[in-house]
Amino acid sequence: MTIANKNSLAKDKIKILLLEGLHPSSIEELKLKGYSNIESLKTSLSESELIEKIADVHFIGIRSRTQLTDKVLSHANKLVAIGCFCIGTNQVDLKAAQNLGIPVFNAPFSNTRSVAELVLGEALLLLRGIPEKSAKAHRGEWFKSAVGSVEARGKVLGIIGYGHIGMQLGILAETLGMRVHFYDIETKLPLGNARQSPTLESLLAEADVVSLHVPETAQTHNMIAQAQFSAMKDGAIFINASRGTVVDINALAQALECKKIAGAAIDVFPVEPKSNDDEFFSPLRGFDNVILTPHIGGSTKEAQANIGLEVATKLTKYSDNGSSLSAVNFPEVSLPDHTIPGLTSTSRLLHIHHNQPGVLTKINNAFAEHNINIAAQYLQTDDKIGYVVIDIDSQDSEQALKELKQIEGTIRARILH
Ligand SMILES: NC(=O)c1ccc[n+]([C@@H]2O[C@H](COP(=O)([O-])OP(=O)(O)OC[C@H]3O[C@@H](n4cnc5c(N)ncnc54)[C@H](O)[C@@H]3O)[C@@H](O)[C@H]2O)c1
Ligand SMILES: O=C(O)CC[C@@H](O)C(=O)O
Repeated sequence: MTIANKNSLAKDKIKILLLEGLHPSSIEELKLKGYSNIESLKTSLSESELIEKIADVHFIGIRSRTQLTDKVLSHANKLVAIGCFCIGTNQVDLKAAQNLGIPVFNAPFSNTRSVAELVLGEALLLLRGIPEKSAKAHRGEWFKSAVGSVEARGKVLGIIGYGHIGMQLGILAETLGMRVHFYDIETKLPLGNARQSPTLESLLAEADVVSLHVPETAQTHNMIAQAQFSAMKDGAIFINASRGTVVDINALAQALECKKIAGAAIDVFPVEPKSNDDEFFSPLRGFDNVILTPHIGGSTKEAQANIGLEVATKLTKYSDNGSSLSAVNFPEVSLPDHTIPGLTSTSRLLHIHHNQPGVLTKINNAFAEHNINIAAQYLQTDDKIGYVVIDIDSQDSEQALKELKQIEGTIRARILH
């Protein structure tokens, strides 16, 4: 049993819901930090199941399948923070979470290498027509031929989205002698001998292998459709391990049908099955020259173990001392530990408010009026919200919390210890 200040929740009362079969490293880390009230499920949940469960939960951990929509979040009365145990955060309505004062954490590079390795392996296999030859052999056909089979050496790898994964992929591909070109909306420092293409069209026209590594945004929705497939080299290889919504999947099927594209590897789909028990439907089923994988680009033992530890650590840090460093939708504050067991007599209060003028002044005035001494104060804001962390004498914490909750513009206020 964890002892808590009478205004803060004991750790064993803090409910944590983990979905989508997170690696045991996440639970180990949470338990190590004193959190024992953990429910861990192998699958994601439907909207109605989520609405029912989330009402009671203080922290939730998900991967890419769980949709935390505005509607679901509006029922999350006790939710303190969200952990995305992956890179992508598009499955969460980040604005809705921000408006509710709920930070969202992810693991921005724990599975980067795993994705880059998979993509490179697929590029090599596709350049040699291996998926097709293997499929035929499984059916008893002997297809010994060098036609259309080429080395990777000297070929142009066109990377769309030169971020963490795109850069890793570029470095790996250069070790094989590939020439790396990339297209990104930002100007990026090219690693090795990579070269930035001025436009998407110019990249598509020169690449032997096109690989997508952009996030899901309004801008990237169907960014590769019929016109972009037409702009590619005849017989190009196409790989998507980013998000399914980035590619018009029917246009890809057509490009494969008419042999414009010689082969493809697709890991992500516009609609993905909710669990391993559900059937996978796709217009790409049945093409021997297409590698289809069930969104496992980042699913390696190493990546999942690292992600479990990384995101669980971010959640416990936010819960234990208020640090919001690397939150994707929330002002980032990195805080020193303020407790020395048995020695410190300060309490830490967290105040999340709409970013409007005068909030800090009002807090300081209210505390001054009640002779509440501030030992330390940290403030960070973004376009929508402000996040203030205040250390005060523990004896004043109850009064201070009461005052904070009354400040105009408050979204939520809580006390840590
Ligand atoms: N298949 C998997 O299992 C798997 C695993 C990890 C990540 N992902 C996906 O891969 C994506 C990329 O991951 P990352 O870590 O490299 O992200 P990142 O944020 O480091 O890089 C993304 C890059 O894309 C660029 N970009 C954004 N919009 C663009 C546009 N419209 N046109 C061109 N470039 C654009 C950005 O400027 C950035 O350089 C993630 O968002 C995630 O959705 C999939
Ligand atoms: O593990 C997952 O479900 C998602 C993996 C990947 O797409 C990511 O965004 O990191």
